[in-house]
Amino acid sequence: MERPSRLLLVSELRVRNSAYDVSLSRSLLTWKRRTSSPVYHPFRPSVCHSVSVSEIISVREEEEENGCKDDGSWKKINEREGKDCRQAFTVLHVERCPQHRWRCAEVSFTCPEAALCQRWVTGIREQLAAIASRPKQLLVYINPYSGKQHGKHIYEQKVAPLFALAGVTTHVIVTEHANYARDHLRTEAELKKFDGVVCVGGDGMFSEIIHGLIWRSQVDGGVDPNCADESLLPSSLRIGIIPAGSTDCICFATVGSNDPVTSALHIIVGDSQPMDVCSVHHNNTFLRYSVSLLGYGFYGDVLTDSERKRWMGPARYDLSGVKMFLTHHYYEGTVSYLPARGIMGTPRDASRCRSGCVICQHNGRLISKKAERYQMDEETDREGEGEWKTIRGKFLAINAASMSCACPRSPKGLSPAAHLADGTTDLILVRKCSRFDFLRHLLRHTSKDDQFDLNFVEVHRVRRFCFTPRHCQSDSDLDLRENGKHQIFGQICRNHPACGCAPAYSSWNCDGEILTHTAIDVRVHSNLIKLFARGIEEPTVFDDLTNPCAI
Ligand SMILES: Nc1ncnc2c1ncn2[C@@H]1O[C@H](COP(=O)(O)OP(=O)(O)OP(=O)(O)O)[C@@H](O)[C@H]1O
Repeated sequence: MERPSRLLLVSELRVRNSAYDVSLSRSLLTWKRRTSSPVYHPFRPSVCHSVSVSEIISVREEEEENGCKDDGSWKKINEREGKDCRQAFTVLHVERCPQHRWRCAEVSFTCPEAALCQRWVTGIREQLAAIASRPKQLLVYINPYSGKQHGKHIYEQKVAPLFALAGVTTHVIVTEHANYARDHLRTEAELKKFDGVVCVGGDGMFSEIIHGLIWRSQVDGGVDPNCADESLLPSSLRIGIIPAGSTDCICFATVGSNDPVTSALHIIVGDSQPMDVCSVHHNNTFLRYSVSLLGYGFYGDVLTDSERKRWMGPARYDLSGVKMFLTHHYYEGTVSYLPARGIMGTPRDASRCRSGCVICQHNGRLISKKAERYQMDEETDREGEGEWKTIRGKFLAINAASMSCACPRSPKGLSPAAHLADGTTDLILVRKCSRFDFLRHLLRHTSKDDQFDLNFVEVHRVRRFCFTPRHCQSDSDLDLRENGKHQIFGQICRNHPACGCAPAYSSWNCDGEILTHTAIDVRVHSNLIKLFARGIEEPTVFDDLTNPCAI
């Protein structure tokens, strides 16, 4: 909390006809109702309010009709039978609502004279202009076919008016086909003109944006994206997500709600949430980037099956889930992984990744120190990284969760203690077990019980891992054509359960996209991208201490 000496402006102003002591510091705008009686009343409702300057959206002058400006947009203020020629200004600011939602609220202050009103408006605007993290120019991509095809409407009705209020200018592109935004970012987009990229759509659209931006950063920086051992260069542009898809898990995990207005406000105030990205390679050929879930076996099969039922809409995931549970396929293969050493936190502790997460900050620093040492002495770090571990077996599911993967349908997520930016991913291995046991494991994702506390489930926090399916251990170059043959064979068997022949391969579900190879090499790149978000906020008992009126 700042001292009174740091106050920039202090005046007696009126709010809804009551007198308030209003003050502005570099961090807070505070208004406290004047009381006629100095006696303390414990049951009198709170008369002191404050808003963080960083959460002020804009300030607007309000004048009387016969004031100096008459452009029709000025609000008439009728006070004391119109005798007073007072002037007023309105502060638009973030207001917190239940379930992590934000709204734009406003409060109007009436000043005794025009000059004072001007001083306040200028003072607040100067503070807002000094916030360097706020975006001024944004490149916006809208997928008109996301979710219920409301992307354009959501942007125009809910988001664009807020950007206009905050003085954020935009260049809007409505995508014409799949991968339009990715290819535009890779080649054409004049990125230097922008402070960030906004995607209006679902997780698939977000994936397009990160693929375009990360690729562009590597090519501009002379890094070969096909080389699995190269450290990737972070992108300088932050990404904002306006949720408009049928799956908006990334938005939910980084903001705490799937609400376009909340996301727009996080973008306007210039929030920043770093995020790890996994690169997925096959034989030193780049396949895809992943930020949430890489799943082989159960989750791969559910996605493959649901893609054939697209016409059903979101209900296809439930149907395919039930079908794949009953099918109960397991897959043989070898998983090798590099455990994350010396870090804070484990996949089974009670910590949750929240706004300002200390685990992400601690581990992020540790990993960047290691990366610096690696650049100075490659050999030293290779030894320091620790030893690879190898597990062979039959698995119902192999999942790598780079975030909790919580969503409105599964509030706990696949790995509740996974972190957005700690430089690791949680590798979850579900070995072959009975249907009943697998159901117990699945049900624990929605209950209080620990889904990892079962003897056929293990979880490891790792920095890198490789998977090789059994039948391609000697020939790791299983290509798409070959894979396709097995898939077709597998498909015949699935459709004819009587033959009892299980398919040899599943597919990898990479953030909702099916990978073209099963033998993969996955590496976590710590803090590779930044979002216009702040993680999920958790109100604490100490929150009130930031309010000077509470002390
Ligand atoms: N103009 C377009 N026409 C067709 N497809 C597009 C277009 N723009 C983007 N796409 C693709 O649409 C896919 C789905 O988009 P998005 O994730 O925004 O919506 P969604 O409703 O959440 O998707 P899903 O139904 O797959 O969950 C993305 O993979 C993206 O590449």
